[in-house]
Amino acid sequence: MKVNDTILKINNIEKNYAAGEDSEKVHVLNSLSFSVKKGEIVSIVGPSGCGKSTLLNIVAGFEKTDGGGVFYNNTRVFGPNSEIAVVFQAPELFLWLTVSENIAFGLNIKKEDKQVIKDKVSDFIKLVNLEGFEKFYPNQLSIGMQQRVALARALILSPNMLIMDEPFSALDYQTRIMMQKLLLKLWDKFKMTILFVTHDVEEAIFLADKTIVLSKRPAKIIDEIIVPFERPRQISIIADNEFSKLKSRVLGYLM
Ligand SMILES: Nc1ncnc2c1ncn2[C@@H]1O[C@H](COP(=O)(O)OP(=O)(O)OP(=O)(O)O)[C@@H](O)[C@H]1O
Repeated sequence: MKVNDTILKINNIEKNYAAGEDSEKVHVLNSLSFSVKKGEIVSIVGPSGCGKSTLLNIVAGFEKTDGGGVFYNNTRVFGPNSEIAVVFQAPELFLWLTVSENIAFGLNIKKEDKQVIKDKVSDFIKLVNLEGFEKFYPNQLSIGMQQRVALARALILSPNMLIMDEPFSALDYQTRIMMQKLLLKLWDKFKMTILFVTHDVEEAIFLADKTIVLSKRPAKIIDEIIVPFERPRQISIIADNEFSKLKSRVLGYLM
């Protein structure tokens, strides 16, 4: 597959939920279509409850559609795929495992060679700046550090695609900026495709090549914005005039 080839195609997907016994169905996704290129970073914003997490869960293969389809590398998605990793808002680490053991988890399941695992874990600990914390347990770490463990645990398996559902929303402003910079550093190294949901419009634009704006439920796409800034990006671009215009454009839909 060439760089810039389409890796993900969302084709007219529909999703309804039964709100409860005998009650009417809730129409969540309304004929949603878009595509993501290999190595692209795509952000999704939209009003609370419009169906963003539902969309990510469908792409990750955790939920089924009621119409249309999701195609990953031209193959219909019917369930989870080991090439797609998911990072949630809460780091969801294994509380009884240390930082190193959490990061090694997937490689241990795959029964990789012990020395390979040790070396890879050591590399990833360095990449996410957690040297010195190898033997700590999750509850001895800040949420930002836990999220770095979650990122390392996901990326050590070399996924082609990373799906992130509001990954930094529980963090304070400074930590969030630090995590955004870390994510871009990791993307620069691995060039994985990233699809992420955020409520933070600045984050949506700063990180992404393309920002998709969803309407209120049932969600349909109301804008697809190509973010023109070159990479590597510095956080100072948020003061740029062009950046402010894009931010106003997105906020205009959400306010
Ligand atoms: N498993 C489920 N069963 C029934 N309804 C559900 C289920 N999951 C989500 N919903 C409903 O679907 C709608 C969309 O939910 P979803 O979590 O996808 O929205 P969201 O855009 O991610 O919200 P937020 O921005 O607040 O996180 C909501 O009305 C929610 O109540």
